[in-house]
Amino acid sequence: MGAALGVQAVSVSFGGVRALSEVSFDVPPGQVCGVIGPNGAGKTTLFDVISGLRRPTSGSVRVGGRDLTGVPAVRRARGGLRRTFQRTQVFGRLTVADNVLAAMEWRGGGGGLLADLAGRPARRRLERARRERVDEVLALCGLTEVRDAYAIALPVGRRRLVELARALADGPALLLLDEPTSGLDADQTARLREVVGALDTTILLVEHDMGFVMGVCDRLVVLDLGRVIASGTPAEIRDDPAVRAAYLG
Ligand SMILES: Nc1ncnc2c1ncn2[C@@H]1O[C@H](COP(=O)(O)OP(=O)(O)OP(=O)(O)O)[C@@H](O)[C@H]1O
Repeated sequence: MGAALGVQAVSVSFGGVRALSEVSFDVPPGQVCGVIGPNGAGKTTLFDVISGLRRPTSGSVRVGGRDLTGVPAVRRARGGLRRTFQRTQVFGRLTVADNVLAAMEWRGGGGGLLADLAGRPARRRLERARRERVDEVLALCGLTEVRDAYAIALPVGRRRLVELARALADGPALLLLDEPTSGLDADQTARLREVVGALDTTILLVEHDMGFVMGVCDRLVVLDLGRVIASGTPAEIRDDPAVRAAYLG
């Protein structure tokens, strides 16, 4: 099986500024890959290109073998791409379980007109399958005990997990996590690290908390001034002289 994510020679220019220069890397299925680099390195720009918010000046992005380079952000979900944001996006007035269920229905997980045409028994089966998937995802994210709580009543760490559960609901090919630990305390960060580490979903994340990055990622890609200056396992990256130089200036 090929890479879950393939970034090939992606460049982005803003006028005279080259935010990304010929950035290439692959993420194999099931791996967690972190993108790190000093301020202004191009991390946000790279995320925007992969999620479709910005079109690269040149280069391509493939998810699950499919070229998504020209596909608008709203349609990338069909290519199996999900993203979470720095500010949590959950429905406060829904329960935790209904938040996850809504994520499936919103993405048209096989219900709607087709299920109506197929008749009510089929619809009930589908409903049951969905409920089972909700329970499975809640268990994966350590949310079973709060499944019936309103999302608004949860502390931010738990809400972050609800957002993660929503993104996982229909088995994404690739999940992008944008600064997943922002706003979390040490305990919440440790819990998120445990949950993310146990998933078998392919994940690309941008994160400033180096402890979290080093603990949860299988591989790291290091950007500096728009270029990949190193990639490898956390241990390799920690000992890389070019990375040390970039961070220490
Ligand atoms: N819309 C824009 N117009 C012009 N220049 C931009 C724009 N967006 C980003 N840049 C420039 O592109 C470069 C990369 O920025 P980017 O935000 O991707 O870096 P980053 O690694 O995410 O930084 P940070 O860690 O500070 O969030 C920077 O030099 C930045 O000033």
